[in-house]
Amino acid sequence: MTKPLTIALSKGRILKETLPLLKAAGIELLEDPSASRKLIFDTTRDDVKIIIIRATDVPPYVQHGAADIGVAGKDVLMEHGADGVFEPLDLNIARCKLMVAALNDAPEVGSRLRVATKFVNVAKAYFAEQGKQAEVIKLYGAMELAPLVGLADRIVDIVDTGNTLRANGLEPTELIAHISTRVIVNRASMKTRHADIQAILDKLEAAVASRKE
Ligand SMILES: Nc1ncnc2c1ncn2[C@@H]1O[C@H](COP(=O)(O)OP(=O)(O)OP(=O)(O)O)[C@@H](O)[C@H]1O
Ligand SMILES: O=P(O)(O)OC[C@H]1O[C@H](OP(=O)(O)OP(=O)(O)O)[C@H](O)[C@@H]1O
Repeated sequence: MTKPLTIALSKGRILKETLPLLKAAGIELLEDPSASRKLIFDTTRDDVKIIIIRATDVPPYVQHGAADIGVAGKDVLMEHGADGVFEPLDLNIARCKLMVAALNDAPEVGSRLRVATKFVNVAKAYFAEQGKQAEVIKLYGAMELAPLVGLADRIVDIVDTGNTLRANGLEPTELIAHISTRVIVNRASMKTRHADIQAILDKLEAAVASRKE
């Protein structure tokens, strides 16, 4: 038997919205992942396995071929670079924006901006493109705190409703990118397992389209 196709899913917020789309594409987990400590799951298809990992780990698994297909936010893909993987489908879920934010009515910073974020590569590229000097400080969460305690002049973070910014006396200042969840595919797998992968992509695309109606 050929090796099963492996699909890497991001745990957390995206997972809940991804599972119904996979189900509509004929792939269902045989076990509830929220009630299990397992990392690899069998599915209703003998030839498809699912691994559930941190969002930031999805690009390297797919890039190196440990997973054939992956599901991750565009923010994570932009930050990682995700070189050499295909991005054939937008699942249109977990929609949000990647933005620069500052304290309400924050003054312009003349010289070097201090920017706190977990999206270090995205932030560096963005401010370089704007021709602004920026010192980027890597954080792993609660970016909104940084300007409140004088760690940074700006943050780069995900914004959805804007509630987290407002609750902390911050406001969005610049849009970097619109974000949604994407399907990525390993380049070699796309060639060697094209028919299987394309069939899954087609069904997922149909599931996404029928959600919009
Ligand atoms: N408030 C939000 N509204 C909509 N989508 C969001 C929001 N926050 C994050 N996302 C999207 O969902 C993805 C997963 O978010 P989630 O909060 O589950 O993970 P995380 O906290 O970024 O990752 P980890 O827990 O591994 O550090 C993000 O990469 C982004 O694409
Ligand atoms: O504009 P809002 O609707 O308030 O959403 C934005 C918040 O959502 C995300 O955090 P999340 O809730 O995922 O928590 P986290 O910091 O643990 O990732 C993001 O990092 C923002 O803090």
